[in-house]
Amino acid sequence: MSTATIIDGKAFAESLRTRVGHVAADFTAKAGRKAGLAVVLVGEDPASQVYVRNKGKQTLACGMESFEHKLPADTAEADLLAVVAQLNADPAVDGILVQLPLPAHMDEAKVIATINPDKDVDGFHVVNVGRLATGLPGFVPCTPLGCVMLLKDKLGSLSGLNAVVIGRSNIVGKPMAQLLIAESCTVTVAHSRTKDLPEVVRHADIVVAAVGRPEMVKGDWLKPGATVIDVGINRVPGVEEGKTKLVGDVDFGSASEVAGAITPVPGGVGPMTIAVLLRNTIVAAHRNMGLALDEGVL
Ligand SMILES: Nc1nc(=O)c2c([nH]1)NC[C@@H]1CN(c3ccc(C(=O)N[C@@H](CCC(=O)O)C(=O)O)cc3)C=[N+]21
Repeated sequence: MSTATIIDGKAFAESLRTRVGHVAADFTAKAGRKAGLAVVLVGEDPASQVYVRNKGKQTLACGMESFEHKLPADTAEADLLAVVAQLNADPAVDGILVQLPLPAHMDEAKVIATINPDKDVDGFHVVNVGRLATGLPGFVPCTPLGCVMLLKDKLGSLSGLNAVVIGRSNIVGKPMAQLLIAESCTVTVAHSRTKDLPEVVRHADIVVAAVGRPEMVKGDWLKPGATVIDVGINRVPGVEEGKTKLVGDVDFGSASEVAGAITPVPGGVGPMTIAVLLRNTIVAAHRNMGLALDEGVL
C-alpha cells in the first residue's frame, strides 16, 4: 500500500514556466528585445539531442529567444572555445549552456571556465560555485535549485531538518549540500565509500538521491515520513522485450510505503531542471541589462 504523497514536479515546473513567461514578457517590453538562451551541443548522443530539443521548445514557449549550436563530435576544443567566446560577446545571448558530457578529447573544466560567469545559467563556473559557497548572488545549478524549490513547497521551512545527500558530484551533490546548508539543514553527504549507508539514511528527514544507480535506495532504509527527492534518471530494460523504461535512484515501490512524500521518475526532478534553466536565464537577462527584478516572484 502506498502512503506517501507524490510530489508532482511536472506540475510545479509548468507553473514555474508560466511565471517565467510573465517575467519574460515584461523584460521584452522594457528591454526592447527578447531574453536569449544559447545551447551548445557537441556530438550526436540521442538522449542529449532530446533534452536540447525540449529546452529549445520550452524557451520559445516562455517568450524567449533560443539559439542552438550543434557541432560534430570531432570538433576541435579550440573551435568550441571560439563558439563560447562568440556567445559571450553576443548582446542577444543572456544565458549559455554547453551540454555535458563533452566528448572525451575535450577538457570540460576549460570549456566551462571560458563561459562568462554572468551568462553561466548552469551555475557550473568556479566563480558561481564560489558565490554559492559564500552566499553571494550568482547562478545556482538548475537540478539542485529545483529540488530545493520542491522541498520548500512541500515542507515550508527546512530549518533544523536532517538532510542526507547521496552523491558528491559537482553538478548535483555538492551544490545540493550548499543549498541545504543555506536553508539551515544539518547536512550529511554520503557517497560510494560511505559505511553503512542505510543506517545514515535512517536519520534523514530529507533524502536526496543523486548517485546514478537504479533503484538503490530501499524503503526499509527510510525514517517513516521522510521526504524523498529522487534525482536519478536511469534507463533500464522494461517489462516488454526490447523496450526500456526510466527509473530513479530510489526503489519507488518500497520507498513510497514508508516516505511521507516522494518525487516520481519521470515527472519529478527532471522537468524542474529545465524550468529552473529558464528561470536562471530570465534572471541573467535582467541582471546583465541592469534591470530590476523581484526574484521572489519566480
Ligand atoms: N550543461 C548541462 N546542463 C544540464 O542541465 C544537463 C546537461 N548538461 N546534460 C544532461 C543533463 C540531463 N538533464 C535533464 C534535463 C531534463 C530531464 C527531464 O525532463 N526528464 C524527464 C523525462 C525525460 C525522458 O523521458 O527522457 C522526467 O524526468 O520526467 C532529464 C535530464 C539536464 N542535463
